[in-house]
Amino acid sequence: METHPPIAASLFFISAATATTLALYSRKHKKVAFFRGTDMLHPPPASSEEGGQAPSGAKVIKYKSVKDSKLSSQLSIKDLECAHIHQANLLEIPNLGKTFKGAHVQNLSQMSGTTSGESIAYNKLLGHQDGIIADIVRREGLPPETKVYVRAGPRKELHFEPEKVRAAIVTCGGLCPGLNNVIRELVNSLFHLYRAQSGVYGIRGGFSGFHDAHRLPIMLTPELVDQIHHEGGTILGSSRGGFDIDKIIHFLEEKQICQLYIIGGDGTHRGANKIGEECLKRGLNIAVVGIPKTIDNDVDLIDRSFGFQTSVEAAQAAIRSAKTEAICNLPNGIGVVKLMGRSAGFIAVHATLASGDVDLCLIPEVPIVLEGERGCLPHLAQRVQQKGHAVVVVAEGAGEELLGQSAEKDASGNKKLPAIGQFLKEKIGVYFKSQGQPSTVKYIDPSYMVRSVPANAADSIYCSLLAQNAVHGAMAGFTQFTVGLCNNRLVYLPIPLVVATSPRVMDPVGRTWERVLSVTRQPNTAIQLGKDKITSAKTFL
Ligand SMILES: Nc1ncnc2c1ncn2[C@@H]1O[C@H](COP(=O)(O)OP(=O)(O)O)[C@@H](O)[C@H]1O
Ligand SMILES: O=P(O)(O)OC[C@H]1O[C@](O)(COP(=O)(O)O)[C@@H](O)[C@@H]1O
Repeated sequence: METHPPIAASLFFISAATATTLALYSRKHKKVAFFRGTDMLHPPPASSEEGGQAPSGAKVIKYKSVKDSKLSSQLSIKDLECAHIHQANLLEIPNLGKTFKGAHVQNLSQMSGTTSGESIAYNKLLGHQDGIIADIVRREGLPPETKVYVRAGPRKELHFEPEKVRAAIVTCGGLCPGLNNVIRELVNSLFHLYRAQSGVYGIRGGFSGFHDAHRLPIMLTPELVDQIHHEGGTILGSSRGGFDIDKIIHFLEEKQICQLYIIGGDGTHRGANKIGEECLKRGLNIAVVGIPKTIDNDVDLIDRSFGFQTSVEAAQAAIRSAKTEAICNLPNGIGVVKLMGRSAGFIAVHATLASGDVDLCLIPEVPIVLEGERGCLPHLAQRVQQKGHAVVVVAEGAGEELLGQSAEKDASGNKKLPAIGQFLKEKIGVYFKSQGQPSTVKYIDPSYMVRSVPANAADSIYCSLLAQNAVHGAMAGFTQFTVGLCNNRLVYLPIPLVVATSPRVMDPVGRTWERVLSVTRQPNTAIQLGKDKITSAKTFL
């Protein structure tokens, strides 16, 4: 594998104080777009007066440098020493070009720039020196080095000859809003951005679709996928279990697939990793690409997984209903909502923070204490006394310390979870009775309703970006990578790195949980955790 020298710190380093000040300045005065968001223009370095080299015929946009602004004299700027980065280590993505003879074709966008359909140059092609700094938080005492992720996007040269590309797409694990958006954009990118013409196989029903004679693949075309993003679920179907490496490789070889797109969560990525390794071991020139999917948001390293925000939004309806039931069912109405989240409480926490109506939030990362000084039941009684009603949100994986671990597993090996929602409902009723108080507890389990809906606008855009960049990466010959937002930029991450620390969990002694406590005013039971558990939970962040 080719190694690059550590990327010069100067390329990436900007004093945090300066960056913040300049960003505030630019937002206020709308003159200089300092940050380069996914939808923002990218100015040249501050020393330059004008935009960089524009493709011929393109309009040259002039940027005004902040340094030249009269206002700069009014800004207080200081060098933040602890933000100096002396070494930036790029996490490289394996490239098939190192092992196999590539096509070395120039990468032109096949989006028609004209009615005659001629190809056009990309506005920006990415190279060896394009990275995104991983560790953007700087404070005293941190090492002066950082990981750098490979920035996602089109490369100058293609490893595969586009018209010969034969691809396959598979969706695995539980449903997630946006699956159809990703499938649609993968197909459109292959057909329209690259004019891949040798067929895109849609594998049906997850990994087992590679070898199930009763579920043959379908051929995906832009026409077929045109409207699918308006529906939840996946047109390909999904499943748990069914991973058989030999049969998968046999399919890939038999159908001469050279790009495999695998959409799924941490379990799926473990499978993708094995497929990628096996392809290399067997000398197969196949790009294996992951696209992280899970409403649980527990795939590590990325800012968020697609579908997560839609699910949090869908959960709001359940919380609102719980509140209405609690308010209207007198006396002492309590609404309990159980949300998904097998090992991480991200959905429950974000739904709680978004709602503002929740009085108690329970997640797997923080132990449930029923009674006593830090008990959730006395807390609920107090809230009911104050407001006349209360709302509880509980993540499905919470309370293992009370209910015990189930030995039962699903086909993928995920443990089945005990019925925490019903358990809580009963305990609340019994507790109020023991206090000589009546109560009406209404239990809502929106369950699959939060994950079977179509993606919202934000997730739809995210899905498109993920899919397009997955295709750009595969076409350039990258393999065994997954694509995601890191620090709000799209990057390619080595799959082994992602699966090493996934599923991630919430930090029980972090600021997000602190925000939950401030909203619900519930007692903090995170302090019940032993020091070891807190430390290990922190390492996931
Ligand atoms: N360690 C693993 N190796 C190979 N395949 C795996 C592994 N873990 C899970 N899988 C497969 O990945 C698919 C999805 O996994 P699952 O855990 O159900 O969902 P998710 O990918 O969303 O976490 C299943 O078909 C399962 O068999
Ligand atoms: O009942 P199912 O389909 O197995 O799914 C339940 C699980 O799926 C999820 O929604 C997502 O899990 P995955 O990301 O592993 O697919 C979990 O929150 C939940 O525990």
